[in-house]
Amino acid sequence: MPGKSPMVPKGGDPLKDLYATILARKGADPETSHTARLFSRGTAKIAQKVGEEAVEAVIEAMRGDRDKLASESADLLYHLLVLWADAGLTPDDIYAVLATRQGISGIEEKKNRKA
Ligand SMILES: N=c1c2ncn([C@@H]3O[C@H](COP(=O)(O)OP(=O)(O)OP(=O)(O)O)[C@@H](O)[C@H]3O)c2ncn1[C@@H]1O[C@H](COP(=O)(O)O)[C@@H](O)[C@H]1O
Repeated sequence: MPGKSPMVPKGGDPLKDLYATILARKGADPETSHTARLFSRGTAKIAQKVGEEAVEAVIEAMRGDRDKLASESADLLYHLLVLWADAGLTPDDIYAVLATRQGISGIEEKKNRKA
């Protein structure tokens, strides 16, 4: 695509593929990359976008519009990945947290958080 940096090759995990593309945009031209523009605007702006996209997803869920919920969910995941990259977190860091919770009821896990 004219003006676009190439996508990072696919590795089988869509979130990791997108994350790799996002990382590759660090230091890219904010005029041609939305991700580079977000990084240049800083953590507060990235966090704000995550909040906005989450609210938009919730609105579409409450409206019962599945197509728009899917679209807003993709926006939310993209912006969340940018937030992770900005914070130095990787998808593997989050997957590791999820793995520690596997097989544990959410109710049990919440009790342990308070302990
Ligand atoms: N998945 C996405 C993705 N989802 C949403 N968006 C962009 O997020 C923006 C959301 O628009 P908004 O008006 O809400 O936000 P904004 O432009 O920051 O405006 P303000 O909040 O400041 O008003 C749009 O420009 C969307 O295109 C995305 N931009 C990029 N990606 C992925 O990231 C890759 C790299 O993109 P670039 O960094 O642009 O090359 C792309 O190939 C995609 O795979």
